[in-house]
Amino acid sequence: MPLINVIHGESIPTAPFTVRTPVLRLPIWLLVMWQAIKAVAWLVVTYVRYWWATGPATGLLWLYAEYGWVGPASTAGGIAAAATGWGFGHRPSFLPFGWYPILARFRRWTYRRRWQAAMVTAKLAVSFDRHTVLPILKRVRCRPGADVVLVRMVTGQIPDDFGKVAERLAHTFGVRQVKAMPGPSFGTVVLVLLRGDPLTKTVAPFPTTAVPDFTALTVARQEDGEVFDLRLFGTQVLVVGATGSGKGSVIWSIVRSLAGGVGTGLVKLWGLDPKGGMELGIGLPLFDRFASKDFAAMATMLEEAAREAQSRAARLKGVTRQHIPTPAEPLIVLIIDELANLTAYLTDRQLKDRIKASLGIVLSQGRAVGVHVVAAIQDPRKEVLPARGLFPTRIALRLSEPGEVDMVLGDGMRDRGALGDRIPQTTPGVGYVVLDGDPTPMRVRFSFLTDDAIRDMAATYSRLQVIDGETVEGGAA
Ligand SMILES: Nc1ncnc2c1ncn2[C@@H]1O[C@H](COP(=O)(O)OP(=O)(O)OP(=O)(O)O)[C@@H](O)[C@H]1O
Repeated sequence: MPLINVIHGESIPTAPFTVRTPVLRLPIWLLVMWQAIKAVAWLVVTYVRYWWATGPATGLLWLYAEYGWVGPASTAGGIAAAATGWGFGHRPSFLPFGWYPILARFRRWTYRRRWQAAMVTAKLAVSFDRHTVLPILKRVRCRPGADVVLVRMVTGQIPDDFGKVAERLAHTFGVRQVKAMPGPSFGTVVLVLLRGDPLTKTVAPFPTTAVPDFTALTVARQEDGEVFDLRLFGTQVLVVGATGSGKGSVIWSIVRSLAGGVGTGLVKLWGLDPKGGMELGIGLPLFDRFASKDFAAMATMLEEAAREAQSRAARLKGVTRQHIPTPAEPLIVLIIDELANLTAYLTDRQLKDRIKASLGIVLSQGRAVGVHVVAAIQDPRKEVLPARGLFPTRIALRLSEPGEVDMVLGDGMRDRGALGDRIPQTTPGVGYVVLDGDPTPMRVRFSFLTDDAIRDMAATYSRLQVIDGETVEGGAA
């Protein structure tokens, strides 16, 4: 008979015990023997299943039988000493090959203990045909600050079902946060249970390179301890965050990663700081052009950038799909602090229209021809920034409302763990980004440059030529 109505998952009994009325009258010795066979079978299965515990235990017992207490004690002491030596001597190999596999066994046992209650209370247990079916905990792996749990979902479930109850699961398992992402095969989901937080401390600035890698600019640290590399080629970057969320640190982290190129003339930074130059003014000598007071000069800069993008696009059409910067035709990066001052709060209608039109051209045509925008804004609503959709790369720092997270990062991102509205005010520079090919957002912290560090950098790589439309005497060529 074909297997029909098969529903994958782990069944749990509907009642704590089941009473059956015996139909046959069996002699007591037969029943005792049957129970004894079952007990032996259970012991064998358990012994094999938990080999990692039963194997060493058997070895120690054998040593005790052969040599008395000295045997197991000296073996255990030797192993402990070797492990300690390994741990202190070569931590990078000890953690993944020595410590994490043992920790994973222990964690699997602790998750298993709470699994049934967690699945039922999170409404991930499914009732079907008078059965209750649970997702199956398949495998646990440990890595720095996180446990990665592979789960076989119940038929009909999708990874987003787990993402929606991630916070509930985090409380149940006693971890800081849970992220859910599709597993390696259909029907599986990977839960990442984050424990420690490597982002509580300020991140020091990363080293600059003479030739920046425009496909991977190191600007932040990820919550899994890795560095976060921002891709600038082929994109435009929007940074959204409430006041004091650290938008300045994102801008300066990006500028620092480009500074080597500024020094060699491979990169030209154009600064637009409509808040009067408070933020970008500290690093003034780094900018090739700069405007902070004159909105007409800002409109002119944007129009020039738009013209440059259009002429490069016309010239490179059919030749290449990615412009490669050279000192003769450098990468132009427009750094704009508080973009809303240009797109929403400007009262001069004519200027506003000029800015909107040229910004639209730069955003849509500049990304493949080396004319990029890195813009910061507090309010991500469409009324404030109609061109939001033209920024393929968006960074969400601390936001005022939960609804803003999906506005910035895309639909469903808050459910997948981007809790931008919950970032504490005490951790400026922390935010969420969406990584290439990863459907779940990553929490990161951008490096922090003090005012002195910015001044030092500016003195080292100085380029300034034009301020608010005026050419500066002695500016770099
Ligand atoms: N990455 C960071 N790491 C540690 N501290 C930071 C970081 N970024 C910012 N800060 C601290 O937070 C304060 C506020 O940051 P910042 O001025 O960059 O925020 P902002 O989002 O630009 O605010 P506003 O919109 O008001 O200009 C800074 O003075 C600094 O002390």
